[in-house]
Amino acid sequence: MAITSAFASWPPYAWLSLILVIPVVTLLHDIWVWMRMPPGPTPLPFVGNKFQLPQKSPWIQFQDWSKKYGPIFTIWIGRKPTIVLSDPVIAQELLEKRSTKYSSRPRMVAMGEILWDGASILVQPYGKQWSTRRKLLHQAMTPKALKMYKPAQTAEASRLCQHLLDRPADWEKLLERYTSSIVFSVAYGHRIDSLNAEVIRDRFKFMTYAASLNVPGRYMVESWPFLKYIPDVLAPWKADIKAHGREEATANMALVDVVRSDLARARTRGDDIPDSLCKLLLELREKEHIPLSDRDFSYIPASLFGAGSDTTASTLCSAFLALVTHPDTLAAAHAELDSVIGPSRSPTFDDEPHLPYIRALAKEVLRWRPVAVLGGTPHASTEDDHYEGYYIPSGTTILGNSWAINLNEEYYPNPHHFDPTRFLDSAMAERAKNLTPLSGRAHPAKAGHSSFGWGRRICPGADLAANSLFIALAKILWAFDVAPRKGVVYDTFKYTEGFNIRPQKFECDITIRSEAHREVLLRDSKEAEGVLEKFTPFGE
Ligand code: HEM
Repeated sequence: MAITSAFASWPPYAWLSLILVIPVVTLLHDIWVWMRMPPGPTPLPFVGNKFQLPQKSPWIQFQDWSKKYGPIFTIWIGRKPTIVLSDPVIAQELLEKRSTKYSSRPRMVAMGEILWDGASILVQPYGKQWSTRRKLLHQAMTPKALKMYKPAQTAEASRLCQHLLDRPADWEKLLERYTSSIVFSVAYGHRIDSLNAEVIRDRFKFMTYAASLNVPGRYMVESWPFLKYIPDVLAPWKADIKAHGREEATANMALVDVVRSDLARARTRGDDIPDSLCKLLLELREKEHIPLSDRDFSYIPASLFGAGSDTTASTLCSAFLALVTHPDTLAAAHAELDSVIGPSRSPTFDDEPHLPYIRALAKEVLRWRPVAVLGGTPHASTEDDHYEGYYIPSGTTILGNSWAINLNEEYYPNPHHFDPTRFLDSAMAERAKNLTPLSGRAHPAKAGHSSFGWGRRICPGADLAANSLFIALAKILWAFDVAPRKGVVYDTFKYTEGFNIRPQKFECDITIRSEAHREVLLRDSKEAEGVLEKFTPFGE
């Protein structure tokens, strides 16, 4: 009471000074931080670089800025600093060597906290909750588990070729069906025969809604997180997000129930169901305590679709664009496949060690047009740090600009030229010996590119994705000519916008290479039916 009356007795000039002091102190604090952080385009007070950020393809502007400000620079989104990395060595030094400090995610209140209530691994902060989920996910991605998925991946790749034979003009949708079916088989032991399957339509609906929440400036709660505690009746926007969250959670739990019933039925019959992440987790849960509610548990297999289907399909779309714009690579791939495999059978995973050019081609696509163009979900730091004399405060968002990193000519001379030979074992070994700047230094990552991210948050599905890419490309290239269509002008920079990118729609000619190849494909697709029989499809 005494304090209130003391304030009330303040003269107007004292009030005015107080109102001015708060923003001035805040601004001085921001300037102090800004001066010590890596350089970058000059921000405006309180709004940061908002007016300099491009509406489209920010990765290209970021690459230009890296040439002006250096391979580590800062941009400000409002009062929040974001560091953008454009060199693989710096990305490795911060995100991998100092991973205890750089493995969190920036707070995404509307999407991560209100919609998903902290259940999704993709945006979860670094800590116990995240590591519990990550360990469970890893159990389904061990080398042994990956081997178990190969027959289904091979069968799906044969089915993809059969579909391309029948409906070549639909190639993009056919690639999407292929990757969706693999992800659903791995997650739940059920295949996808059509993109019109209800589960797929649901997944796309959930993903579109989640992405719509993540538009900068759309929700004040991102700047003022305390607003998430306003009761739902007073905040219809929040009630709406929560209703969508409940719908998604119900759908995720229903998918787990499908596998639970599959298991129960198989036990009564005395047979088995296909191995899947969900089956493995349910069996584990019977043996040991998993500290997750049913709802949180259901988000683990569900996360696979959002993270793994579109990314793999988009990479295959980029491969088609690379093939039609670089015909010499198609010729080189055909030469290898003809000499190692011949026309009387199609390639399998057993042939992988003998198909170095196809393996290299899959890697070069990941480098040439990285689908997760800004490194996927950003990292965030959880401790203050210093790097090369610069200050990086705790809570900084870190973006690995995969576009700038993978197309950095210090590591990849003539970077926009699609050239699989960069990834032949001999070329990689040679580069590792000759560290000559500006003529191809060795990239520090074992894979030779950074398209799967870094450190503790590195993509857990990378090997599964690499297998899906290899077997699809090996079989498609073995069977078909993928050629430019007469009169079409191709632009290798014409890509979609967004979190994950893919080439904008284009047409090309996909034709079977010979009658012998066609016969083999027909035989393969019969065999594939036998393998996929166990993976009953989700219906339309
Ligand atoms: C070509 C295909 C793929 C690409 C390019 C890709 C790329 C990425 C990238 C860049 C990240 C962020 C890494 C980081 O924060 O440093 C990521 C995260 C993730 N990916 Fe993938 N991914 C692909 C396929 C898959 C597949 C097939 C799965 C699952 C089966 C998957 C599951 C995940 C998950 C669960 C995360 C989040 C990990 C975490 O936050 O701890 N991805 N991916």
